[in-house]
Amino acid sequence: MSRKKTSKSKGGSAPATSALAPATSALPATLGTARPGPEAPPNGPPQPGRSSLGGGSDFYDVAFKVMLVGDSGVGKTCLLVRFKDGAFLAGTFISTVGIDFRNKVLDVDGMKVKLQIWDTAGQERFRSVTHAYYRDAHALLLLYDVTNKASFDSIQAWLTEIQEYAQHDVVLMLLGNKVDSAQERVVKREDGEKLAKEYGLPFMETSAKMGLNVDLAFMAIAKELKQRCMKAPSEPRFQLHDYIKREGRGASCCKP
Ligand SMILES: Nc1nc2c(ncn2[C@@H]2O[C@H](COP(=O)(O)OP(=O)(O)OP(=O)(O)O)[C@@H](O)[C@H]2O)c(=O)[nH]1
Ligand SMILES: [Mg+2]
Repeated sequence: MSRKKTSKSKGGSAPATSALAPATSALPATLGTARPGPEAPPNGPPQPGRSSLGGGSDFYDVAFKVMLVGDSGVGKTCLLVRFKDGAFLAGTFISTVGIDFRNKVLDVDGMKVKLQIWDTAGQERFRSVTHAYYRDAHALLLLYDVTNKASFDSIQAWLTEIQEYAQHDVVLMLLGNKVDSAQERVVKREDGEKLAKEYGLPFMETSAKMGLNVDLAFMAIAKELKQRCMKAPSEPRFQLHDYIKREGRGASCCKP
């Protein structure tokens, strides 16, 4: 995980070094090897199967790219570490430098779906690095911090950037993170719901610290992407909004 130690503030002077090969090496959705591949998934035709993306040895049927975006400090890296390792990065805030990615394979209704999750740096100065990765993303998780009004106010600007750089059919989900910090909350749930409704986005509040709704967010994305690229005609359409409304848990579950 390429991360530069910075002080609590958003400062930090590391050069924009991307820890990984440039975006051109990012692959469109990739099919696994063991089972007949589906028709072309969103954002480009499937590539001949490979045992894994990014060098891992996991077996998968289909793979997608998911990107985490949002202001610096909202919890993108922590959300990813919670999802990948089931742990919370407590202690000093270490801002992401450039971009990084982790892989995880999910079992979605018997299908192995690999998510290659790109963790972007929220700091303004890395924005040009982030821009290069949008076009390969099949899904974006757009985060704000419920204890930081500015991060919520930035969402409109993020949506404009997504409109400009990401695929038109990218799956987009809005997440209000750090909902465990009830005392410091300054953005009401209703505010998040209202904004999400305005843009027709699925919305949840999460806590990377407590693990609230984190797995659910990634599973919902995986189900949506899988069904877009391999839904059998007879299969009922997966309803992403309904799914997270039904399965999502409220902040009250965060009470220690
Ligand atoms: N209470 C609480 N703190 C959190 C949560 N998620 C992240 N944090 C804290 O918020 C700070 C920033 O988290 P990161 O995940 O590094 O933020 P980021 O969005 O990756 O920031 P950049 O890499 O600079 O874009 C860290 O000190 C984390 O410990 C959460 O769910 N609850
Ligand atoms: Mg980070």
